[in-house]
Amino acid sequence: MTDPSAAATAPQPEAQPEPTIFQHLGGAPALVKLAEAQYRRCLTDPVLTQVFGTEPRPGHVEHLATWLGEVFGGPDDYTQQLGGHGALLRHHANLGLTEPQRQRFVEAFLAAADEAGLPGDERFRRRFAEYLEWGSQIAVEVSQPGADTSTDQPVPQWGWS
Ligand code: HEM
Repeated sequence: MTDPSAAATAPQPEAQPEPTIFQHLGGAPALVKLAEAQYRRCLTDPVLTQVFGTEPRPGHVEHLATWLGEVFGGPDDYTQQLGGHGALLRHHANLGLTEPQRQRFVEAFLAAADEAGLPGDERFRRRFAEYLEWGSQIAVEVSQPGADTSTDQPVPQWGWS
């Protein structure tokens, strides 16, 4: 006869930590593909070229991918090498971004995620879209002339909840 208490005392497999969003979406190579696909749209879309122009800026793709990596739980390279949260805010200073530009930016990012082959699961896509909404609204706020771009906050961390 089996001992009914055995199940409770049997060794359980170690619970694996849940992968971060960074790991789930494919890590740094996937983010570089995403940033490339997004930036190409910024340099060709008629609404986005109003702010991005049509000439690529060296480093933009790598810096965008590095930022996203840190936000989604990857290495803290934006903080260590690229100036952290304050630097990101200052990149948007005085751009005077508008709501139509913000919306187009988000749409372009979502299309870029498809092009880059990011995972299609609902939970990931929802969290990704929520981050873009949140982050792009901050970009618009800090881009207004005279807005305060200083911060003592670390790079935000965007998890599953
Ligand atoms: C989640 C929201 C956003 C993120 C994560 C983000 C990220 C970045 C990063 C990392 C840079 C610096 C690139 C570099 O170092 O060269 C940057 C610059 C810039 N961003 Fe954003 N951004 C966001 C929202 C927006 C929005 C909504 C717009 C306009 C519609 C915008 C327009 C620009 C422009 C014009 C620059 C400077 C030009 C350039 O570097 O090529 N950004 N952004």
